[in-house]
Amino acid sequence: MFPPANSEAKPLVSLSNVGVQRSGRWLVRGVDFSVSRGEIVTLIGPNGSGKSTTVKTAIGVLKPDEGTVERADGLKVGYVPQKLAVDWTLPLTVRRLMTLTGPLSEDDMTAALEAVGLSHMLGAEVQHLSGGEFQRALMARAIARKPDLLVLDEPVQGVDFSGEIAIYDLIQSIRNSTGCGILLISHDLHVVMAATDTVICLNGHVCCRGTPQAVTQSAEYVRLFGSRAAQALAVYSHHHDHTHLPDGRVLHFDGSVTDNCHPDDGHHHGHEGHDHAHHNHAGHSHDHHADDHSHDHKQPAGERHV
Ligand SMILES: Nc1ncnc2c1ncn2[C@@H]1O[C@H](COP(=O)(O)OP(=O)(O)OP(=O)(O)O)[C@@H](O)[C@H]1O
Repeated sequence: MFPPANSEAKPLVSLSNVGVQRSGRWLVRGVDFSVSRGEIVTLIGPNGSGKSTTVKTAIGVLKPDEGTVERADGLKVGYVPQKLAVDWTLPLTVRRLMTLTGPLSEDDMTAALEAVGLSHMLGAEVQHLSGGEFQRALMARAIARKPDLLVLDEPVQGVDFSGEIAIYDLIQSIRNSTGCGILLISHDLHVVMAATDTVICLNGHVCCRGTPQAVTQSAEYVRLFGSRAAQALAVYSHHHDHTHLPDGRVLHFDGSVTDNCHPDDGHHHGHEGHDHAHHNHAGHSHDHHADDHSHDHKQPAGERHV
């Protein structure tokens, strides 16, 4: 088994004060984080908060308009995008999907499909795959070229709860067996993969970051979802001091409204270094909507709120 994330090693990718601007609007700004070999970093945030933009900037698909992105020399990236531009009217087999963007040896293709449990489906039509099988096929495609960094944009979309657990198990086993770094975007604002080392919550900037709180100790959660779910999923509890209004402006805790949301705009009160108590709320319901980003939950110690 690959050792846990090594914070001493040079990161595979490192973002420093990154901002991306389009049509005079900052899509993201002031984004700082890194992913090291063997580390799992999960980005969460409401729709339109800049998760895909951040990931694309991290892997070099987009160039930052501000700040820097450093990637390790010769970094090999395996990327599973949120959407795949495929003409679904044309027949496409799993074999063809695997080689769409470049040649692949038979051995590497077989090994990748075996790793995701799809080796028996080489000749299957992609259109006929279930949501979970399709995500696995995309993952096989990404791991076949043995990446140093695996980037997954919402890998559990269109997958049911037990499929979600199975995919998180798979991601963890890929990390354990290959030692690659993993950067993933979660569609859920609170429940993340338990093996995540760092959760980064984005909302145009890094709102907060921390470790997910393991839910394995919660008898209530285990009763509701089973012990396998508790091993695969964890709750990330957090609190924000501002609300993103539907028109894109930001309502701050002091009642002021600004066009943008940036850590240095003078409206954010820092919580850095506060000793917040852990608060297990597995199984609770949350009122965390895309346009209302506030909670009254306490958060794990060490999270940074800006
Ligand atoms: N090329 C572009 N030009 C202008 N605006 C853009 C462009 N690309 C993305 N955006 C906008 O930037 C914001 C962030 O988009 P992004 O796709 O990064 O968000 P996201 O957090 O991944 O969203 P989702 O959860 O819905 O996938 C959105 O408001 C989007 O409309």
